[in-house]
Amino acid sequence: MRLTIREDPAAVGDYIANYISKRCVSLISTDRPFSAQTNRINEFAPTPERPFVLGLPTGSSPIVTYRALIKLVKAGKLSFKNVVTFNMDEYVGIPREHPESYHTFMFREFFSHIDIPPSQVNILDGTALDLVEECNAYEERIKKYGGIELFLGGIGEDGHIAFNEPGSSLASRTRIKTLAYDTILANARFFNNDISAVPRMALTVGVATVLDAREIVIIVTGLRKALALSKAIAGVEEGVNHLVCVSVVIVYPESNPLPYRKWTVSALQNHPWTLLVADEDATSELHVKTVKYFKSIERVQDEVERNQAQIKANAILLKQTA
Ligand SMILES: N[C@@H]1[C@@H](O)[C@H](O)[C@@H](COP(=O)(O)O)O[C@@H]1O
Repeated sequence: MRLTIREDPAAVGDYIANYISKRCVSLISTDRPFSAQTNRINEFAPTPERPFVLGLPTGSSPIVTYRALIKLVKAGKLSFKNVVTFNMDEYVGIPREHPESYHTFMFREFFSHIDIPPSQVNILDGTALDLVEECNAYEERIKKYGGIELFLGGIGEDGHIAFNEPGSSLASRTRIKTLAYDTILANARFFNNDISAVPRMALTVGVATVLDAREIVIIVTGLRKALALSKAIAGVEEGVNHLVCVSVVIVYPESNPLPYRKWTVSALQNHPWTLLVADEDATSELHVKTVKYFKSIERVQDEVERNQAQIKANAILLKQTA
């Protein structure tokens, strides 16, 4: 698991947009950069028959990333024509047209501003007559495309990914989920702070659906995500704390059950290629030595890439003068 730290949410958004863009652009480029990581990316050549499959989140955290991606598309540096997207989740019971449905959110914040054909956008339908069938069909559709190449995600304050609340099965697949009361409280801000207006159920990809992606990139910004981030990378100190068997004390509704929580996000430690991109505020609960460790890794990685670029430039020069 890697952690990249940037100054603020805008810098996090720019970093992730460039990261994804590098992937998509390099996929259609004939140039093959030298670094192992970019080579891996380059080998994927998206076509209408073999599109790049991208998982996407909602929430306030990804908005800056979406804006940065839109800028790249408008500048002609990125195209979504050969990209197929799968959204993480959707509320149950509110129509697509509802201003706070994730369907509306995605078109308002992202899809309407880029060149993706709407037929390549997949979002769960929380009003489907048969919700179980809707979830099963979603999993099948993902499989049909050969799985998700890169899953971009956010996390909740309680460490949930998509709507996989604390205690969700690590083997879970797309399914109907009852929301934790904390999530209902957190999301009330999108419903004029009217807690009663927040849906109680959602359809969500499972933890295993996310872990199946070839690569996972998670946005973690703001002080309110600091505890969740510390639990996400607690493997450095504690291991996957999702598996710790403690009894969850539910003190309904407002008291704080934090010490008893299980942290779904820590399941990402089991994935071979996860990148967390956090802003400085979100690192507030980390040990100083942990922050220093991840920053040093990034410095070394930059150095390696600079050296590789130099080797490549030298090789080209040599070829030209030969
Ligand atoms: N289902 C979504 C999650 O996918 C998202 O990660 C979370 C965080 O939202 P925000 O980024 O607004 O903090 O909100 C919702 O609960």
